[in-house]
Amino acid sequence: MFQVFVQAHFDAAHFIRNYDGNCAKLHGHRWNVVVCIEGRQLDHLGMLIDFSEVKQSIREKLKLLDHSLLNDLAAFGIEGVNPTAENLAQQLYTELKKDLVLTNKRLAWVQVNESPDAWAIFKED
Ligand SMILES: Nc1nc2c(c(=O)[nH]1)N=C([C@H](O)[C@H](O)COP(=O)(O)OP(=O)(O)OP(=O)(O)O)CN2
Ligand SMILES: [Zn+2]
Repeated sequence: MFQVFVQAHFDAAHFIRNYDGNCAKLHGHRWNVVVCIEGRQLDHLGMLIDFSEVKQSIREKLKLLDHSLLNDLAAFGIEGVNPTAENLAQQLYTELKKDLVLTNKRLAWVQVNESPDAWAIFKED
């Protein structure tokens, strides 16, 4: 089994609605995103998936988030769906899965770090 990892980052502000503490106030993070793709079969070049294909897809998705107020985005405008690391990881997983050509491989998980010390991972059951 092979696993390929690609990471990228974006800067964005957010606040956590109904949070009892400082995170309810507007603040920003340099968010780091790691994507893991796994599979058993390499192509004729010896690649599971070309890093550049994954990078391009992540960059396209993160461009929509970069320097934004995440709470303003449609995905997080709904009451009860806060722009947490968990919800961002799930949202990016869903978007990347639509985009990537995943023949003979699967999107294993997406990790979103709020800081080097704290992160969430979304993967399917
Ligand atoms: N499970 C989650 N918990 C928290 C999230 C989250 O997305 N998922 N988010 C926050 C806040 O956004 C906050 O900005 C981060 O909090 P924290 O890691 O505590 O960061 P601090 O810099 O405030 O804490 P230090 O003590 O200075 O490390 C909260 N929780
Ligand atoms: Zn925060």
